[in-house]
Amino acid sequence: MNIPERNSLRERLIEEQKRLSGTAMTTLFELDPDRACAMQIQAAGLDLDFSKNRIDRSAMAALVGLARAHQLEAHRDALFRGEPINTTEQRQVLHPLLRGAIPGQESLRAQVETTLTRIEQFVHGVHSGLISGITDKPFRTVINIGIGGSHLGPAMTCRALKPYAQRDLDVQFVSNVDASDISQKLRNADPETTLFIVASKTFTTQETLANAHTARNWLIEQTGRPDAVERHFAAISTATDRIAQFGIRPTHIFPMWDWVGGRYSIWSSIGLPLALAIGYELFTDFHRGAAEMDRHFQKAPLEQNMPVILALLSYWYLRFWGAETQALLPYDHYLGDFPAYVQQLDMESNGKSTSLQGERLHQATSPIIWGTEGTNGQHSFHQLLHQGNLMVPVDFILPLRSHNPIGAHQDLLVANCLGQSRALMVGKSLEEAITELGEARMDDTAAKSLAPHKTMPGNRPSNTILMDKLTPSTLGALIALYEHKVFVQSVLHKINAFDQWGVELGKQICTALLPYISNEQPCSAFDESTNRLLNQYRSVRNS
Ligand SMILES: O=P(O)(O)OC[C@H]1O[C@](O)(CO)[C@@H](O)[C@@H]1O
Repeated sequence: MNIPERNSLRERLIEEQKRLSGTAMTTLFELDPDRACAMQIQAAGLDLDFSKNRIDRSAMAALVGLARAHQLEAHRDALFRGEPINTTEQRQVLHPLLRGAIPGQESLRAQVETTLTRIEQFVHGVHSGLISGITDKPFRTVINIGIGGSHLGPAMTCRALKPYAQRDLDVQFVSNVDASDISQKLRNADPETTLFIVASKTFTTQETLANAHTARNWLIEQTGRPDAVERHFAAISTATDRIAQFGIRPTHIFPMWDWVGGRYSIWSSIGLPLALAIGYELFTDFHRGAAEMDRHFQKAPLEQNMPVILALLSYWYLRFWGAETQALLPYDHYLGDFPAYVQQLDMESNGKSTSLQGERLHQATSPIIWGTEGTNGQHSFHQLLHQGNLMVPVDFILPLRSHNPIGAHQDLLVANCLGQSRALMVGKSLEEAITELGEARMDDTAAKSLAPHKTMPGNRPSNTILMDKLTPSTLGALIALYEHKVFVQSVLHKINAFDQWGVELGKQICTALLPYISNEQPCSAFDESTNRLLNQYRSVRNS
């Protein structure tokens, strides 16, 4: 631990921030004509432009120095050596092993290989109709039942890779315990041709079990055959014994391991819906893209390391500029669920307040991640990005080739994306607004009074991540990029990115509340507010 060095780099970064807060980004481009060239990185089919940031070479060097003072390389190497870096749960963190990026670990690797082979056989079986329902009709619908990491990864990737999907297999998702979610899916499902996948690392998650039992009851009721469960259900979990009790046949049970965190589990059996959607061969391409990003993260110098640079910038804005939120704006309809996916990845990993050493931390350790697909956001919250007094750093993600090259749509999409990042950077001055209004023939007084409303401060930072096309491989690389970015941030904040104790208290209180809901007597066990709200529900429920 090099605490004095870290403290002096922090002080230097405070000074760098002060200096840069008075410098326009456009000036930074003038001062450093090479900037656009210098501030770009290519890796694993992705191209990052980070030149539109409130940073210059000197501040970036200090940030990289800070990463070194935090022994980032040693932490990264410990991850790739498979050390038990999830210290609060005494677990290894081996999701890169699932894509072949961790050497050794022979026995775990053998288990992974066996499981992947079983996934491959299952996928081919379903596609060929050899694995079918009780009336021997091939499956046409797959409904994945899971939540959190057992939902967001499969759902996001299936949407992202829709252009590669098998036409005759519709993969759907149920996650919410709200019955409106599952009932809508069941309403349109054909019991003879529907396969349910129950995905739960623990197989104890309340929402998933409630939905799984509802689906099971529906299937038995519709077919009149309790034995239908055996053929119409598959499951994924670390708790294979609990799955067996549910009535699922062993060939339909896929293991996962406690060394894969839920939000890092798309590479494991949790990816089965994706493998069914796009086929096993493309599923391996998806792994290959991620493995390429793993190699880049391991080998590239920190200054040219894509996940490291993204993490340093995110840290820079959170810690030194007070930017508590960061937006993720994919300019691709198929990537519409990517912000929600990264929300869990970043916020469940790094939303912490205790350091690895057990000290109480007082500063924010994860930005709030939000966003939606471009161009929809432009007609909604981009107003705040451009004129609000909050600075929101943005990551734009832009595949250059469309899967649907129709007319001028892609030209428009690309122009919109690049137009937004430039507008955020250059803004519009009062003089420019007045001139513009004058040119639009507005009289001088009216122009002067309207112009302040039309100015934009500019200097709003953004990264742009390009890729040739959204493919299984580039999607894999993109996900691995953000996984490693989150890991680097956790090293800088000195926290464990791989536990999530914060979600437990709400679950415990929910369990404690449940018996009072069906009680005869009004509830007085909790605080006055909770008692009153719960009793309101009791009176509606029992009326
Ligand atoms: O896969 P499981 O065990 O059902 O858990 C689902 C999700 O619940 C969480 O544990 C949070 O409650 C996530 O970390 C996880 O992805």
